[in-house]
Amino acid sequence: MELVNKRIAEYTESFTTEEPEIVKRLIRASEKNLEHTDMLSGRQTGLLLKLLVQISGAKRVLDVGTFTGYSALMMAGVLPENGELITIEMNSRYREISDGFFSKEPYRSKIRQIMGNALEVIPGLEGNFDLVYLDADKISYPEYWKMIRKKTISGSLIVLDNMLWDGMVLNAKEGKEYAIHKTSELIRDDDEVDQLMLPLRDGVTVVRVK
Ligand SMILES: C[S@@+](CC[C@H](N)C(=O)[O-])C[C@H]1O[C@@H](n2cnc3c(N)ncnc32)[C@H](O)[C@@H]1O
Repeated sequence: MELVNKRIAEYTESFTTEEPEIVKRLIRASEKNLEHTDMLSGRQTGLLLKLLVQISGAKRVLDVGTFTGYSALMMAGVLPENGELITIEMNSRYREISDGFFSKEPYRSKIRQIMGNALEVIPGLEGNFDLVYLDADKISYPEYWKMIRKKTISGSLIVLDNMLWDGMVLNAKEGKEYAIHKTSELIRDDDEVDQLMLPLRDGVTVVRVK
């Protein structure tokens, strides 16, 4: 399903600030080394994340689903000097690419990558997060939502990607689309948060804990 008219999507992207040079290099490295790069969050979601970090003054960020590091670089690039971004990835193939970027300053002192299953890693993380970006396996979104809520406090932001899942959430009965739809319902039924679902790319939901 075409969620946003193609020409409108291109037009809005053309009036969205380009990524910093290092992130453009990461995109090129991903395209050179991988057959598929459609998992990259993309310029508009990337800019949204960057702006949310800046506007909220977030110091501690959790990035669930690193892939090659696009969202991590976009957010870590605007964290304060004492800021920290933890990013979780289970596929070591992507690490070969992300490491080359995460090892450069100022990212080196801000980004901590944890390799492993995020479902097992998140409950063991200490402290709370000012901003969490969820972009890992969709079937587990309801579980992620519950564990992430335990790591957030008043004022925290949670951003979830792919919340429209190519429009399939409209008739969701099973599978990933049902898990995503269920997550939107869980968020809706949580009295302690405000949620805004944006028809941006594949659907982006922004949540703020009251
Ligand atoms: C859509 S991509 C993330 C894109 C990334 N945020 C970006 O901006 O480019 C999803 C990533 O989550 C990883 N992933 C999926 N399930 C996971 C899990 N249970 N634990 C850790 N990583 C997982 C996948 O290997 C994949 O790299």
